[in-house]
Amino acid sequence: MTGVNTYFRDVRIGVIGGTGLYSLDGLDVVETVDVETPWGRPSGPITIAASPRGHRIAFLARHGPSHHVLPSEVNYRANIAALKALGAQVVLAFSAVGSLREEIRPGDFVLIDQIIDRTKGGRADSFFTGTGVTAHASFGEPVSAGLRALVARHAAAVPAIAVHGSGTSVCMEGPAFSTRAESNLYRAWGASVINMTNIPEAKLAREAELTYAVVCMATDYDAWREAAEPVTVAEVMKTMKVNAANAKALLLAVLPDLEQAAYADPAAALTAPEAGSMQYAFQQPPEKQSAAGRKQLRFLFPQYFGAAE
Ligand SMILES: CSC[C@H]1O[C@H](OP(=O)(O)O)[C@H](O)[C@@H]1O
Ligand SMILES: Nc1ncnc2[nH]cnc12
Repeated sequence: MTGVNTYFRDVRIGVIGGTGLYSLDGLDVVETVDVETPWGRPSGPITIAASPRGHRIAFLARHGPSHHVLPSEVNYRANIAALKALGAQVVLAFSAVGSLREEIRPGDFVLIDQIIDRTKGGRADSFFTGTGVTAHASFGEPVSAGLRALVARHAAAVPAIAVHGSGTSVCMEGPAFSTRAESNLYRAWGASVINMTNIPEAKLAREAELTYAVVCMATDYDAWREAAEPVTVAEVMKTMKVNAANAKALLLAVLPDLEQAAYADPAAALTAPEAGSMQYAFQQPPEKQSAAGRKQLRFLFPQYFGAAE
């Protein structure tokens, strides 16, 4: 399928669940949608739920509903394109992370504001690759400060955890976890947490002009602590049982404000920095861009690639 988006539902808020977070609770599911994008299919069907205030929220499990997709093999482009196709303007993602700091305890949440890319170059990380259309998104601030602040305002809704308002994540390739030497290197770089999915998800969200933030949920102390065993999947999943319940509670607390920002006032400050942010990112004049590429990109950006042919 190229070009035309037939999936639009005006669902302005998207939620991406990571390891241990495969569904939303407390909201009525109204529809499940299988989306096909010009970049392929997302990790699974997207569930659309209605909030008690009547607004719609889209939910997608990053690794699929039964966690069958490895972090390196997630079709991040399809995931982001599918949420945008449904109408998403804001995406709040969740990710299980290892802690690189004593003070970030397993069970704590971190609203990261920076990312270090340690993926190995094999992940499709741009919607423009292969389209014959050149564009460069601004990525110095990789997540939305407004969305982080909005989530932070509701931290008290989950008294069992500490919510750290900022931090730097390392996104490693995986799937094996880090060696102790790597873990210590990332600590020396000043990083706070480590995971395997922030890149390219955050990059693609920025290209798609989505207001994006990711709640990093600490599950373990990675491999740097000499006195402890390095992280295992069993440890991650054990902590995620509690983290998932806290994540759902946090989301329910955040939603009224988020819905206000996304639905009641479309020109709100929350989405303003990202909305339209790609308009000056293109190098070629439209007539020099590939017609096939323009058609493909129309699915995501009808406003930039809609009219020329
Ligand atoms: C199963 S532990 C490693 C796995 O957990 C995290 O997933 P996500 O970010 O989707 O919550 C981490 O990034 C790895 O993919
Ligand atoms: N220690 C770790 N390293 C990478 N990804 C993770 N996800 C959860 N814990 C992790």
